[in-house]
Amino acid sequence: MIGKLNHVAIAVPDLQAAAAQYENTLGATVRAPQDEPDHGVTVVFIDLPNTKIELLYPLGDDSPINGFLEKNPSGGIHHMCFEVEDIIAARDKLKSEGARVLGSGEPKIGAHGKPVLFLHPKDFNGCLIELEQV
Ligand SMILES: C[C@@H](C(=O)O)C(=O)SCCNC(=O)CCNC(=O)[C@H](O)C(C)(C)COP(=O)(O)OP(=O)(O)OC[C@H]1O[C@@H](n2cnc3c(N)ncnc32)[C@H](O)[C@@H]1OP(=O)(O)O
Ligand SMILES: [Co+2]
Repeated sequence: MIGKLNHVAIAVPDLQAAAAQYENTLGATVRAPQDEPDHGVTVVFIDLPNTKIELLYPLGDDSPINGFLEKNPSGGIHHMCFEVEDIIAARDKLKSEGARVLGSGEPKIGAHGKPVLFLHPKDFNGCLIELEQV
């Protein structure tokens, strides 16, 4: 069901510093910051040859990453995003097997303009999973 690794997301305490580090120290191709108000985050995408890194910084008071950054003040790997062909079919299969789909359960439009859903980290070995329909 899951396909390519679309991105690995890292929550960071200083978005500008993290983006500069990937660009200057690690020599990566870093895109401009992008506000995602529907998701409560500002993102910076970094293009790698085989996948992307998504730097995450809270946007607004009720950002879903506030708690994570409180627990991990120097930042940390926040989620992995896998591509799926049919996000509704994927959601229904996962729900029927007992996995918790976060939020309303309806896909939201993600940072690439495509539908996304999140799965509870406690149901996947402590790893928050994002699914993106491609
Ligand atoms: C723009 C878009 C895109 O790419 O297109 C994005 O990625 S938006 C990316 C941001 N959006 C999201 O993350 C949306 C989905 N996330 C959520 O609904 C939430 O963040 C939850 C995953 C439910 C966590 O909620 P909350 O921060 O309130 O924490 P909580 O206290 O309820 O956490 C319950 C337990 O899960 C753990 N926990 C929390 N966040 C975690 C994470 N990212 N990875 C692994 N474990 C995590 C906590 O440490 C705690 O464990 P213990 O009890 O053992 O201490
Ligand atoms: Co993401």
